[in-house]
Amino acid sequence: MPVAHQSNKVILTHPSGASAEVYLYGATLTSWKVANKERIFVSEKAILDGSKAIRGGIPLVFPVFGKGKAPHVTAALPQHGFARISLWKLLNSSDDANAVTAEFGLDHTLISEENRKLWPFDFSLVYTVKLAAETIETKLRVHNIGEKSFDFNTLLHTYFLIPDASKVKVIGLSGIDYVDKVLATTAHQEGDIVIKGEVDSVYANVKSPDVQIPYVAEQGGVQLHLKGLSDVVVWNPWAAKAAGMADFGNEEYHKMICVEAGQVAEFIALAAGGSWEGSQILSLL
Ligand SMILES: O=P(O)(O)OC[C@H]1O[C@H](O)[C@H](O)[C@@H](O)[C@@H]1O
Repeated sequence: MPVAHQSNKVILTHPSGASAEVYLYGATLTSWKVANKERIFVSEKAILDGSKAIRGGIPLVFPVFGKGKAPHVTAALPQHGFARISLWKLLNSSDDANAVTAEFGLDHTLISEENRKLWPFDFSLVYTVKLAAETIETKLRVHNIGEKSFDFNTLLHTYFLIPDASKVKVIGLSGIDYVDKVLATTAHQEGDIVIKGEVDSVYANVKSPDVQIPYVAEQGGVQLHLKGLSDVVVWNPWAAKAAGMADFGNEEYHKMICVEAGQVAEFIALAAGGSWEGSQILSLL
């Protein structure tokens, strides 16, 4: 079965041996295996029962990045919005000679009463996960099916499983101004990013659609290709922040880096009847 629907998750299997797993809770992709190796980090302490956003994988940030700010309508929403804490539906699945695809849906009728009150817009999200032999594409489509315009941020908050955070590089963001959320300043990126401690940086309007994460000390790495997305967030909580998170193992920060593609620097305004889409394609270096 290229796409197997279990009670709480969907497993995609490609004839090449590649596979992926997506929880209906948050439509959170929690595994992408290619060349017999897991590429996605999920904390050993992640809560997978649908009571909290999954710590790892690709949580979907929508319709606000972080905490919204008053007087914006998103101000009272939970951190990173409600998409990652809502139960999505499997809409359909298919496969052809190249890829195995599953489509997930969330709309205003499926979110909690509380979030519906906080964000009173009629919307429909379609999230497509397309697994090929050596790549995986995750695409979000946002439809405004109501009569009022709405603003949104979104982010494919990808946690990569890596050999050692202090040895990888993040390449492709040189020459871009960024917001350093750790130091609460803005700065200019010169050269490749190396991780030496806590990092939480928002790069707006990236110049190249490709961001590479080579493992440096060993062969290999991963690459993101952005389509219709212009911002990238780089995050590693490092030791102290990790210790403060109940759903993150104390030593796990060494093995992960979040490189997150989306639209977060500015809200996107989607007019009534309008649609928007953005995606990322992950591949190996
Ligand atoms: O703990 P969470 O709500 O999942 O957020 C995890 C992280 O997400 C993004 O990367 C933000 O830039 C960080 O500031 C935040 O800490």
